[in-house]
Amino acid sequence: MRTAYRIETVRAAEAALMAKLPPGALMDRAAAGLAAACAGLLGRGRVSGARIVVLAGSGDNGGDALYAGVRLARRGAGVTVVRLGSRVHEAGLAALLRAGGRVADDPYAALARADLVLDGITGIGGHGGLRPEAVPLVRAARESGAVLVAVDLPSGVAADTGEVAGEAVRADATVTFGAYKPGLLVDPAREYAGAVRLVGIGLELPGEPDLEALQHADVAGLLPAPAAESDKYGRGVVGVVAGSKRYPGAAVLAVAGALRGGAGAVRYVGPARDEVLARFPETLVHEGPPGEAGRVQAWVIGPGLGDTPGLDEVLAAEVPVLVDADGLGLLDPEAVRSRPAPTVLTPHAGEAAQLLGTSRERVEAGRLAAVRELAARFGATVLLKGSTTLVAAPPPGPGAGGDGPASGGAVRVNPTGTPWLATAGSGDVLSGLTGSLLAAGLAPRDAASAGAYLHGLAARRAARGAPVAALDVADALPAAWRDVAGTEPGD
Ligand SMILES: NC(=O)C1=CN([C@@H]2O[C@H](COP(=O)(O)OP(=O)(O)OC[C@H]3O[C@@H](n4cnc5c(N)ncnc54)[C@H](O)[C@@H]3O)[C@@H](O)[C@H]2O)[C@@H](O)CC1
Ligand SMILES: [K+]
Repeated sequence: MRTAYRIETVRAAEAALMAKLPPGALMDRAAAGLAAACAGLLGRGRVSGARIVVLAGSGDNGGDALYAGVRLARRGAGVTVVRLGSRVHEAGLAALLRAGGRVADDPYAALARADLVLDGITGIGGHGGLRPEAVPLVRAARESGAVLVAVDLPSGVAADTGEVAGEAVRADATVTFGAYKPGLLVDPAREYAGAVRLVGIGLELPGEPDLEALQHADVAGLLPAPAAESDKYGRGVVGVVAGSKRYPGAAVLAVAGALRGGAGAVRYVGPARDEVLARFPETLVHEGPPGEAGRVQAWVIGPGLGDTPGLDEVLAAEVPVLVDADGLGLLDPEAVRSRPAPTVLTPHAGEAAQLLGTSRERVEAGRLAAVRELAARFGATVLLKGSTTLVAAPPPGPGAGGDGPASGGAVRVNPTGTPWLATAGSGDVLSGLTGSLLAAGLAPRDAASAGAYLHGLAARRAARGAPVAALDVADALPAAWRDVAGTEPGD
C-alpha cells in the first residue's frame, strides 16, 4: 500500500521527531537523500563537473535544496544559487558558499547551462501558487534541457489537494520526504511531479492515511476466490440493468465486465437481451422490471439506460447497488442516503459536476474535494473516474451506506490508470466489473478500488501502446486478474 498524508499530519510527525533529535538532523537526512537521488539522476561518475542550479526559496524547502547542494559541491559539482524571495535559509547558504558554491550573477545564464536544477522554492509551506517573479525562472529551468528535480513537492502545487493554481514547476522527478503528500498522487498536481521518490527520514505516521493507493498485493488480498463447494449464489449473482434500444452496446459491455468480476452469474434486465445473448450466452436474461428478475446479491444500473424506468425499484432493494452513467442523472440524494444497503456511484468528472451543481473544470481541478463532497452528500461510496480515479467512502451516517471509519476513511487513488482508457464504453465495463465484485461480497470501497485497479491493468495489457476498444479491456480482465492474484492460466 502506498500512503499519503496531509501537511498537518506530516508537520506533527516532524515536530515529534525533531524534539528527539539534535537540531538540523532532519534537514540533514532530507538533504542526504536528495543529493543521492540527484547523483543517481545525473548518472554514474557525472556528479563531478556537473552544473547544478539551486532555486532557493525563503523556507526550509530551500534549506533542503541548499544542503543537498553542499553535498553535491563536495563531490565536485559546480553549484550556483538563485535566490528567490528576500531571504533564504542563511545557514544552508553559508554552508554552500563554504563548499565552493556561489550565488548566480545572471540567473538565466546559469539556468541555460545547467545539467540539473533543484526546485527548492516552496514545499509544504507554500501557498497560493508560484509568485510572479518565480515564473520566468521556472520557465527558463524547464526550457534549459536540464533535469528538473522538485524538492519535496513541485513548487506551486497544493500538497493537500493536488490543485494547481496558475503555473507550477513541471518536474522530471520529485524527491519527497517522510511521506507522500496527497498532491503527489492526485491529478492535476501528480502530473507535475514526474517520477516520485520517497526518502525516509524516520517519521512516525498515524495508522490511517489521508490517501492510499492499493498495490498488487493489496488487491490480491481482496479478490474473491470460489470455495470448492460454492454454487452460483455462493459466489454472488449480479443484476445488470443497462442498455436501451438506442444503446444496446452498453448492456453488452456492462455484462462483459460483470462476467469477469467474480460473481457466479450475471442477470441482465433490459431491452438488449438479444445483443447480450448473442455475445454472452451464459447470461440470465429478463425483460420485465428488475424486481421480478429473481435473486441478486448486487445491482448495477445505468450504462446506456436512457430514461428506462427501474431505478426506484433497484434502489429499494436491500442489496448493494452501483449507479452509473444515465442512472446518475436521475439520482435524488435523499433516496440514496436512506437506502438500507450500500450504494456505489461511478461518475466521470462531467457527471460529478452535474451531481454537485458545479462545472466539470472545477471538479477536475479539485478532484479530492469533489469525491469527498459527493460521498458525504449522497451517503454513498463514490468512484470518480479520470486519469487518477479516486474512491471515497461516505462518512458514517444513518443507513448502511458507510463501510469506512470516522471521516469515511482514506480516499483511495488508483495507480493503474492509463489514457487509453478514455474510450467509449470502458466505463460500462468498469460498472459491470465493480458490481460483480460487490455481488461476490467485497465491501463497497474495496469493490470500487479493486474494480478500478483491474480495469486499469486490463486496459494497459490490452493497449500495449496502441488504441483499445472497451471490449478489448473486458477481454483482458482475466489476464489482469491472474497478474494480480499471482495465479497461472492452469490454476
Ligand atoms: N520541518 C522539518 O523538520 C523538515 C522540513 N523539511 C522541508 O521543509 C519544507 C517546509 O519548510 P517550511 O515550513 O519552511 O516551508 P516552505 O519552505 O515550503 O515554504 C515556506 C516559505 O516560503 C514562503 N512562501 C509561501 N508561499 C510562497 C509562494 N507561493 N511563493 C514563494 N514563497 C512562498 C513563505 O513565506 C515561507 O518563507 C518541507 O517541504 C521540506 O522540504 C525537510 O527538511 C524535512 C524536515
Ligand atoms: K519544491
